[in-house]
Amino acid sequence: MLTFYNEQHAQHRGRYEIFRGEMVPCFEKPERADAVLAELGRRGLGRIVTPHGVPLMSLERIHTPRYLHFLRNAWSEWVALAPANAGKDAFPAVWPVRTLRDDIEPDNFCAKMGLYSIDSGTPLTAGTWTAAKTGADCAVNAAHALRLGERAAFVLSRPPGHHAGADFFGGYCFLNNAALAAQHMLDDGARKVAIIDIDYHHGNGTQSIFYNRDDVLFISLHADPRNEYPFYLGHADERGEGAGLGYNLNIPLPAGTSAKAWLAALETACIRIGSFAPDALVVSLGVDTFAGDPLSRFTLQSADYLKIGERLAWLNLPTAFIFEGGYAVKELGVNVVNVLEGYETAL
Ligand SMILES: NCCCCCC(=O)NO
Ligand SMILES: [Zn+2]
Repeated sequence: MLTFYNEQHAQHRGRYEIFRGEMVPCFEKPERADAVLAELGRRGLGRIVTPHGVPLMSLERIHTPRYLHFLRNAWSEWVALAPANAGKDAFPAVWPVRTLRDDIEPDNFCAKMGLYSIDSGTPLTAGTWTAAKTGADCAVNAAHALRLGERAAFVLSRPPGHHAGADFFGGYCFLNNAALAAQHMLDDGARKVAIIDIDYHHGNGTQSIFYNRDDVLFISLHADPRNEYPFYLGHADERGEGAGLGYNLNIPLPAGTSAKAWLAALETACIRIGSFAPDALVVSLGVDTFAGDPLSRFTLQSADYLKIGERLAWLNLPTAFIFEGGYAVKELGVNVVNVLEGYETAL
């Protein structure tokens, strides 16, 4: 399996995040990708390549030009406010919720961040744009490799992407790598693409991007949003709208979900993917479903990730795996590479 990786991911290193009302060290940190890279090396799963840079136009297939302009300039705007800001991470302060307007961009930078974000837990840093952009490079290059005949590719990128929408960041995500990969495959001639999001958290960004479309089937297995992030999307009654009605499937699961129950939900998802008959599959590969994950409350064990990879292989589709969540750093490499190895050895 071909892996796309760029060491520039380490440019995104938040100092702290606001978690349950407290400032805590960031869970989403460079050591996560380092751990997966090390395990890939130990397991010898295939070549690890650095992608070519893709033009901004590729990102504009998913993200709005106004949002990309904001992201690219955010750090310099933040530092221009006060030299001391260079030593702090930037966080949004005000959001345009109900009764407020979102058609006029405020001059105040922290208010403006609120226009382009959904939470206060995602620090924006000096290297965030660089890291996110090189992650998007990995995703688009991987999609292209599948179109050139690769059976499977792994995008080892951070920050993750599935909470990022067309014009907002949050949940540690800035650019939606899974959506970028799927859109590139469609632009490159695929007729239909399925995205399955197996991260513990609902992929609200990915859902919102394709919600009105029938060329992308989005399926997510995740913790019930009534008590887990992102809280405000991910319910079972969200089935798509307009042309997209019937092409969105959410499978919310309760705290404490066992591997057996989780794998049964995966089976439901795979059957739906089979009936959609896509030309390719994108997997938002989060492994925060692990029993030892500090943010989550499912109970999968490391060996279960081999079964996930195996089941996805049986779909017999060109597949791009996109690294998303997973914060138990000690076991992270094994859990991620178990999915990839399970996939590789299945057929
Ligand atoms: N700041 C609260 C948790 C954000 C979700 C992170 C994640 O793993 N999403 O998949
Ligand atoms: Zn997650």
